[in-house]
Amino acid sequence: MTVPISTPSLPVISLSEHKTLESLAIALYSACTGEGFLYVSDHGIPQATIDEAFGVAQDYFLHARPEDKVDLKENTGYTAVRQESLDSTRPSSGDLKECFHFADTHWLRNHGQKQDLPDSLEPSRKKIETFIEQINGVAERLLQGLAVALELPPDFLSCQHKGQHNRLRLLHYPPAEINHKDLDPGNPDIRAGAHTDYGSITVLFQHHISGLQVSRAGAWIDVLPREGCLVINVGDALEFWSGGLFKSTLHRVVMPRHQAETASRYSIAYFVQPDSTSVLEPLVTEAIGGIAHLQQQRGGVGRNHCSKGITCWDEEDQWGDYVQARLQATYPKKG
Ligand SMILES: O=C(O)CCC(=O)C(=O)O
Ligand SMILES: [Fe+2]
Repeated sequence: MTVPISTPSLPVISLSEHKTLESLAIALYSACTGEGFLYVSDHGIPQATIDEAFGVAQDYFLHARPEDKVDLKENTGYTAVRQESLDSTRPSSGDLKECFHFADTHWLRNHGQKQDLPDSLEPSRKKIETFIEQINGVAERLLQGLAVALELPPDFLSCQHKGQHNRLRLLHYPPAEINHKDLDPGNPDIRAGAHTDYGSITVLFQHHISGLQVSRAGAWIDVLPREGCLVINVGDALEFWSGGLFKSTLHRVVMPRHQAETASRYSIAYFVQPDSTSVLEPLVTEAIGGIAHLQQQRGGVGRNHCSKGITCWDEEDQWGDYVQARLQATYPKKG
């Protein structure tokens, strides 16, 4: 069943309504301990900037020549259709999507670096930089609110997110028929396989076309594009830091179910990810509910992460190791 556009399937938090971090923290606490997915309205990113970014994506994916589709190092550059399988727990012919990844321009500038771009994207460098700057502003406020929600100093999380691993991902899901013929009938095709995100939070911009779903109590719930809203979701790092209190929830993008979904689908995700050396140890104090209690309830945080398609990792592991393991699991077709 599709939830009508007027009924949000997730909590909606208006950033301008929450004048203090404490008030924002209360709202975020409720959303992140519940679904781990929420809409954010009144975020302050101008619609014109968002439209420009979608314009860049559409232009690139429509006109890119082979030399514009360069797969660069450190998870930047181009990923081809079927190259990535986000659901690493089952055999797959690869997701029916293509992507282009930008590193965080702010971090690069601070380190005297510049991302090499294919010729077709070079003229859009400034637009993308402006967009990333705007998203970083929203992310910073959310990380502060989340830190306060975990009874940590407000800048505790933002200090560990200097942008080294932040990535802006332009996504294009090519057109497909409602009665799409799977490449391998044993493994039905999917636009994006069920997965959790690896980092702390993801800021997602959906264009007009639906298909994103979030797992809720064994069912899949549509997360429809909502005018003026971003979608925010918790990733594995934040789930881990919060001792399992905040949920990094499975989500996926399904194949077209009706005529409107058969067109190209565009979305833009910004992955806010910890710096390489951030140690992923649970930080939640007893006051918030007690990690020991949560670990008991959920069979241990470590075991929880094993179910996400990676081998067990220690509580002392650094973020850099974790993200490498996840990328290796989801890019089987990378040379
Ligand atoms: O395209 C979307 O709506 C979601 C994409 C996503 O979940 C991802 O790239 O991690
Ligand atoms: Fe995702």
